[in-house]
Amino acid sequence: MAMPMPMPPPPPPGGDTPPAPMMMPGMAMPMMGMSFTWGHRAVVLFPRWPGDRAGVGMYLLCLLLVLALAALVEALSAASRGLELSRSRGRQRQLLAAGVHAARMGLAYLVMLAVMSFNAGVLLAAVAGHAAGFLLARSCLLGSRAAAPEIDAAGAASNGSCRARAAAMATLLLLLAVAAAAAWVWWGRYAWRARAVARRLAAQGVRGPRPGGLLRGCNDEVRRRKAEADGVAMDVGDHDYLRRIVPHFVAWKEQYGTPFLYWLGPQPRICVSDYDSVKQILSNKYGHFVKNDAHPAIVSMIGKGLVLVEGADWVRHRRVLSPAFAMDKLKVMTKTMASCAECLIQGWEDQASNSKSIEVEVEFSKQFQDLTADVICRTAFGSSSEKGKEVFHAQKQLQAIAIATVLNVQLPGFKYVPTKRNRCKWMLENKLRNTLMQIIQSRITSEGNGYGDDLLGVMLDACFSSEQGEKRDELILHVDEIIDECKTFFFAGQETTSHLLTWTMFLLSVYPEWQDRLREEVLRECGKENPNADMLSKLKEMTVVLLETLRFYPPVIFMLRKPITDMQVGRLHLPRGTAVVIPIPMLHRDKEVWGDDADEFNPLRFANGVTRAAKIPHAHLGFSIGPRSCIGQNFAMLEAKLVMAMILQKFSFALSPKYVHAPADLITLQPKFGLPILLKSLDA
Ligand code: HEM
Repeated sequence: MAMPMPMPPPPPPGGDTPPAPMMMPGMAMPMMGMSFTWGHRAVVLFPRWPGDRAGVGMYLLCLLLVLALAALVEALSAASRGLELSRSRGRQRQLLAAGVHAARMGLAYLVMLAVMSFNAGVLLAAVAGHAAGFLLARSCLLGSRAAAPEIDAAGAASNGSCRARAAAMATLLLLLAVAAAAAWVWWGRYAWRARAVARRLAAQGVRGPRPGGLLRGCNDEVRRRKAEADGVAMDVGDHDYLRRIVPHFVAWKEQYGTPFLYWLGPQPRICVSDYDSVKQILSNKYGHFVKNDAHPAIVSMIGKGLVLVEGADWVRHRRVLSPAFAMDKLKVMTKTMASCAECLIQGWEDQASNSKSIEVEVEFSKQFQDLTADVICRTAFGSSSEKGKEVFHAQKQLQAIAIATVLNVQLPGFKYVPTKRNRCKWMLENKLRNTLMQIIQSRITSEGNGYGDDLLGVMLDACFSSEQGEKRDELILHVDEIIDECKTFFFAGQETTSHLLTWTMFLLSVYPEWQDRLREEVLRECGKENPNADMLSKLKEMTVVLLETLRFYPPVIFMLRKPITDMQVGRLHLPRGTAVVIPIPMLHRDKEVWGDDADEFNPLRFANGVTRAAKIPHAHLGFSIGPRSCIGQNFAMLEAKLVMAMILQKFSFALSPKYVHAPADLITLQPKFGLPILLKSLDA
């Protein structure tokens, strides 16, 4: 059992929580109060910035900005004074003076608006900025005037503007120095804490590769090993792909045992691959283990929706969204899923009838991505597939950015630097947001009672019914949260299910005897008509094949958590904040749990149910376990069963000779070079 160390446990999800702040739909933050408060949850100058979702780092950046603005007000004030003192009264000089004065007033108003966030830290930053600016700029300028009142007119003019420039320069330098010092202190504290964590773990006998430096960590080794293994073809019958997708993990486990400690830049991570610890971590109901801070590129791609929110927010989101995944709702969706699959299958049939050969080659990986995109679009968002395609296109490009940067060390504030990649990311984020807004807008303006009972309808109801006071606080969602949830569900609902389908097609091609068994079952239970939910529930062999596929090729490769307080996990005292990595494919091949045939494809191990397939009941982690397990698992299984059944009714299939077996870690587990399949119509 997970034992909290020194701190009392936080309230369980759904338990007693502090009273909810006053909220309005469309606002991501509580309404502004009229008395000063402490803490980093403030909204300053810009909507949702730094907001209740950003960390302390962003808040510090915000304070630095306020400090800089206040100091600049003083610098401009000094410059203005310098211009006043100048005896020259040319038109240009007057215009310049007016411009400087306008800029000073603009900045002064900005500082005032920032202080109106009623955050005490912001007030202090503003006062400190004014003081620093005054000290360097104003006092320097006025001091020199007082000391030399006798200087002549021309001298005063040039001296005044010269002093003003010097004062502005000095203020800028001061600000740079403050920024550098803040970054240094922040980074140093971070690194110091990380090393202290590593020392505590080392004292408990946890070993691992040496850290390679703050900015590099062991990235170089990870990158080198991955680059060597990446895309290397394997034998089609060889399913032991761990050395290809996580070569570093396999090597470190062999060298240091489990758990082992490794570094991602300044962050120590502990890789846990024994089931007892994993169960303790994932089943914890009291919120002691939260998701590790996601990489900014991943947040842009999937949004801060249900997958990433924590605490009371997670409880609220999960409560609002769960009804959309009730079995009776899913059953109704089967028809829509079938019509999406029909379009695709019709395309293959046309291709087959136009082809001279009895077989046609189809690249399934891409086709399944389009299909699952269409399904989630139509079932969850009731939206046109055109709009859905735009969303997926933007998410795919963001995914490419995430793949390229996910191993990079995150420097604080770097995501705000306008590099080429960041600008591209911002552009895609905007596009994604605009398209989602259009989808939401068209639902709001569509005629009919209510907003519908699909996922989008449920979310809009939770947003707008609250305006009329019909909702309790724990059932309210805000517009920004709906947009984030749309991103999450567009991605989660499409990417993973398409890989499940792809790997199932692959395995049924490699094991034709299982393909025949499933076809027999489908024809027996459903005949040749489109299966409905009741028919699908009778496909037992199909279920075991899908479960074994998820065990063999789990689309989600890693889960990351961190304890919010010191925790005892197994024999380990995990210090607060240590990132814990759970590698699903490695656990799914554990011979002590799954038996000696863990590396073999054997769907019959699930014949007596998923909890009896291994020596322990919670061994299958494809959809995770515990309170944060997949909300869409029934949706995914229903869709996968339906699509596979419809394909098996019409076609037999085999791997194309062009297929190259190279499972790859591209955020999710995918066949790196796609899945070309030879399809043969059963009626031919
Ligand atoms: C074969 C398909 C799928 C697989 C293998 C899968 C796997 C997973 C896993 C392993 C998690 C836990 C992640 C973690 O804790 O870090 C998860 C969570 C989640 N999945 Fe899925 N998923 C699939 C399909 C879907 C679908 C179709 C949807 C939505 C339509 C969905 C939505 C979600 C959401 C929202 C969460 C977060 C739940 C929470 O934290 O409360 N997934 N999924």
